[in-house]
Amino acid sequence: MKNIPPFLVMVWHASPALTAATIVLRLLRAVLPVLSLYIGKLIIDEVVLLAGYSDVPPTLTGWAREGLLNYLALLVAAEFGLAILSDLLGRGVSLVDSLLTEKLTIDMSMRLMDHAATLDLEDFEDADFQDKLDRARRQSSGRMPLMGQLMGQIQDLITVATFAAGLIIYNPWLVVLLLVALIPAFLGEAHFNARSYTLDFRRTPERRELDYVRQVAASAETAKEIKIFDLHNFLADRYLTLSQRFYAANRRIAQSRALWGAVFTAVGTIGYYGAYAWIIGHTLTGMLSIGDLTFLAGSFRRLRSLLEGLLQSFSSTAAQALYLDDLFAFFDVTPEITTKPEAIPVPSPITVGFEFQDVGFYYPGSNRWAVRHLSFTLHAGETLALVGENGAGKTTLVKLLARLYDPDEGRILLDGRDLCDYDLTDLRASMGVIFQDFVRYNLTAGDNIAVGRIGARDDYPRIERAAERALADKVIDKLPRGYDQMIGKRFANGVELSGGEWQKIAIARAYMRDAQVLILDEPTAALDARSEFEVFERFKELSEGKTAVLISHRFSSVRMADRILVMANGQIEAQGTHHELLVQDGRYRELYELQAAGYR
Ligand SMILES: Nc1ncnc2c1ncn2[C@@H]1O[C@H](COP(=O)(O)OP(=O)(O)OP(=O)(O)O)[C@@H](O)[C@H]1O
Repeated sequence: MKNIPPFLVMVWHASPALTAATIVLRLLRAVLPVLSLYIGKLIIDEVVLLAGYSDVPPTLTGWAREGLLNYLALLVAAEFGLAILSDLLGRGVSLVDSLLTEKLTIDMSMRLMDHAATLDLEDFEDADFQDKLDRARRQSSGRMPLMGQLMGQIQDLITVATFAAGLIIYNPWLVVLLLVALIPAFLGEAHFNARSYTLDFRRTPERRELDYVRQVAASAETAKEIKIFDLHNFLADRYLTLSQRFYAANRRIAQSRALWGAVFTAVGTIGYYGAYAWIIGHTLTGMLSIGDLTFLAGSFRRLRSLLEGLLQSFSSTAAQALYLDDLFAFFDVTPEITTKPEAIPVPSPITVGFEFQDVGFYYPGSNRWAVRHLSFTLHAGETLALVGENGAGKTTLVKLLARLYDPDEGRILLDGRDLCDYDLTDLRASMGVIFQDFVRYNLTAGDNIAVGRIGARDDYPRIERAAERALADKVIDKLPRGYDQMIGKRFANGVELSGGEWQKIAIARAYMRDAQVLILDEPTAALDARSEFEVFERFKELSEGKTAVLISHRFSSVRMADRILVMANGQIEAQGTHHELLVQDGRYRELYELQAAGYR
């Protein structure tokens, strides 16, 4: 329950005006039921009184003429007015609530995205964090009924108070009887909600797996392989096994909830009919009027259903509040890679370059150093190539350079200052990195390039220039709508590109970015030999004066670099120009010869 106040603050933050409106409307609505029931009692008493009169005119017109119906007419008009008002208020509440819920969903999703953007890459790669993120994401869209529920509870509590006040006036024990009958049901509900939550919480990793299997089994990206490898049955079986375990556990809880629910409801019903018997008895002995009978019986019925509803919604609120823990736990995750308060801007131009001083890094949860004892300088203005076998640590080095991770050992200097001393946003802005697993955005071709410098999204000449430099202009020329063509298959009218065509678009992002430091981490693997050669030749030309790093397994491209670092097992094994390395007769030469032999 400790999460309810911060949640209400979130609701208020989403829209103060709508929150205030829903509270006022609900307050008004809360007092209507008792008023309406009490007027009903007055009407019955008045009718009974009038029906008992003797010596009255034979027609209703006569009654009216003598003014006998004035009070009754007033009461009926009041009842009618209340009915209309209640309906109007109800509709107002629904309208305001639905708008507020929407606002809240938007607000929470925005916060979620904003917060996620501040977090470290390391966080996203951590399975626990992914579970947390998954649960938080569910909260931001799935917990919205909580808002209406909480407001509804406040309204119902006021209504209950008004009815209870009415009952107490007649006999305080009636209220006590009612509460005693309902409390076991409440405790039961709370217990089962806690059990469901614990189960859900423990099952998050499995549920993620379940969602993953379902997605893999039926998505555009995987359809090809599923067919070729005939994986459907394998995936379906896996889904079934996992979901059956869920089903069995949920069934157990649902069954005991149903059983205990029936027992507690029976207890409640006994309490209710006990009170009803008391009311009927007192009416028969003349201590209560017929109007009182209807008022009390009505109050009792309403109170019972209100309290039952309230208790249930309390326990479901408590359960939802438990789930809110996940949302707040997500917001509590703080990034480690941040900008220091006294951070300085990145020098422009960079004059010395980057210096790795005995840098070591291991991925969280891994017991192996991904890179270690890395010491080298990336000089300003030079083009450096990284080569090495799979898993040698090339991408890790680049990620450290872009401060996607901080080293666990040693340090990286930029123009003599630790990378951590620089403003993070500025540092990232001065770099353009295209990774091998670059994102294929389901956006237009133009936007797919513009993401390299999204602030210049409307600068068409810049986008076109970038496309041309990356050889992506020819790809775009073939698209029916050119730069405005939606690419990717997710949305209607989307056109899918080949792997190499996508890569050309991705490389164009690097030119779009036009940063001081350009890094291509093997986004060229799918390019045909000629294209890759041309891409790198241009890259070399266009990165003249810039600091550039390129990773490739093709030696024809690598040899263009000013200097080559050969990496093996997370360390630098050798460095030099293409010719120097060939002479050294080491791994570089071995790999080079292997590749060259393949072409002979
Ligand atoms: N996100 C990660 N979490 C844990 N370990 C990782 C992660 N990324 C890479 N590694 C490990 O770190 C080591 C270095 O990986 P890295 O991606 O830097 O290699 P690479 O030289 O770029 O390889 P490739 O040529 O295949 O792209 C590998 O052993 C890999 O298993």
